[in-house]
Amino acid sequence: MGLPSYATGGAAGADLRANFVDRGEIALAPGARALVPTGLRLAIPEGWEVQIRPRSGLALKHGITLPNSPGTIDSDYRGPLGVIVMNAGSEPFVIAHGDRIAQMVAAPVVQAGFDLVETLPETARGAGGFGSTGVR
Ligand SMILES: O=c1ccn([C@H]2C[C@H](O)[C@@H](COP(=O)(O)OP(=O)(O)OP(=O)(O)O)O2)c(=O)[nH]1
Repeated sequence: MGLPSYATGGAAGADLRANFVDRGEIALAPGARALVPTGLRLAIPEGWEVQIRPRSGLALKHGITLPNSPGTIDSDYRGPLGVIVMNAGSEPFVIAHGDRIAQMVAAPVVQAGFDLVETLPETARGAGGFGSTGVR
């Protein structure tokens, strides 16, 4: 198999394919994780990042998720992209060379500085979080 192809046109995300032609398959037992190579390296312009996200079909049908989602690819990173996959399903899942396992999107990054202070301006929400507004 040659170079993988990527989604273009109207798609927000470009699909990432497993790329390990010499390694056979990656078998993921339920609950197991693996780093899946893509063979891709990127030169991302400063002020941008690339995010690696799960594919919803794999998540729904097989429980395949990315435990670090969204994976962050820093603009100064020049190594090969890897996808950390996890089998949150109840059946073993096999990844073969060329399979579309994730997707990536580019996003602008606001480079903010953080100041350490003793007090914060008040808001109506305050410290309420983690479901404080209920479900219904
Ligand atoms: O899903 C991912 C996440 C990260 N990376 C690569 C690109 C990224 O720029 C680098 C570092 O990622 P991150 O900052 O999330 O990892 P860390 O654990 O904080 O490591 P480091 O100390 O190298 O920053 O690893 C991937 O290939 N795939």
